[in-house]
Amino acid sequence: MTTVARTRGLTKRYGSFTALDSVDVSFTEHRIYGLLGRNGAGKTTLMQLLTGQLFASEGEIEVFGRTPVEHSDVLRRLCFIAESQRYPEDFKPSHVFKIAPSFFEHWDAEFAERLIADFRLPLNRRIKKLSRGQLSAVGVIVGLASRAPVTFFDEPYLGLDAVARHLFYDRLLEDYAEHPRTIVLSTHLIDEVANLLEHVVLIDEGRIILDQDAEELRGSATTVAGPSAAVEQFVDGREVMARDRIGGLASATIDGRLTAPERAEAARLGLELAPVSLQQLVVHLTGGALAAEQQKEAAA
Ligand SMILES: Nc1ncnc2c1ncn2[C@@H]1O[C@H](COP(=O)(O)OP(=O)(O)OP(=O)(O)O)[C@@H](O)[C@H]1O
Repeated sequence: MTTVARTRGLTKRYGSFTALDSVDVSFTEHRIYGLLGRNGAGKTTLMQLLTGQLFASEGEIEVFGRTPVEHSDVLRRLCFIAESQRYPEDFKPSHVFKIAPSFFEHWDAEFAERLIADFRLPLNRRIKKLSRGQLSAVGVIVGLASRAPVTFFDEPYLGLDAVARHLFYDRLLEDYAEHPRTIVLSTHLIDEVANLLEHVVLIDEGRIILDQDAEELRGSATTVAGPSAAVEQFVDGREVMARDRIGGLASATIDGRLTAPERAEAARLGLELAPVSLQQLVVHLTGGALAAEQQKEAAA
């Protein structure tokens, strides 16, 4: 698989604060990546560095084999949709879609029109008068219709309602199937996008703590659910990553795959087994003391 972007020892400091700490990561063509992590983890910083909007303090960045800040031809193959995109005063969505083809060589105007209708976006209203969700829709449409070989969506759907968010996921998948490209999606709505992701990169306090194929990750832990006493009996002596309890029912997530005899034992105890959710994994890996505390409370 061809690597389209990669970093080596990438570090970004703001004064004495290190926002990204010696990050080695690569993105290959034709994959959908989830860039996950808690608030302030460094996701936006990484995307800004990869798209030439920031200078690194240390380390290397290569996008299509070159340094993005110095090569405008590289930047023309990238699209970065920021959480709160700013537009010139008095701009209307119609202006954005008119100038978009000059930024993106693969811009598909027909696709953009279909999306504008799907999202019911008022084209001739000033952007500053748009609702929060409509403003996000402008970014989502630009990101999809740009068909940029590498597209970064940084929390693109602030304010988008559930219907609009699912429209985004559906259109993204449909279009990606016909026009494969590299998509990097940063989000906190992990469960919503979990099925979309092919690869997960998890950042915590400026460091990459997980960089793994999403399918492998789904099989890496199991959630056991059923009557509390049976769940506790089954997980006794194992490492429990997450626990939940409602009344007499409980669920617990345990590390690793289960063997056939273990599955049979779970069935005998009347327990249900399900693959771990990506959100549970992320909470476990980045939750630190808080998550551990919550686990203890749930087990008590
Ligand atoms: N210009 C700046 N000056 C000082 N600190 C900064 C600056 N920009 C970002 N930071 C800090 O760098 C860290 C990483 O920020 P970043 O925006 O990359 O996080 P994020 O993972 O995108 O978070 P969120 O999920 O909340 O959007 C944060 O602690 C942030 O406060």
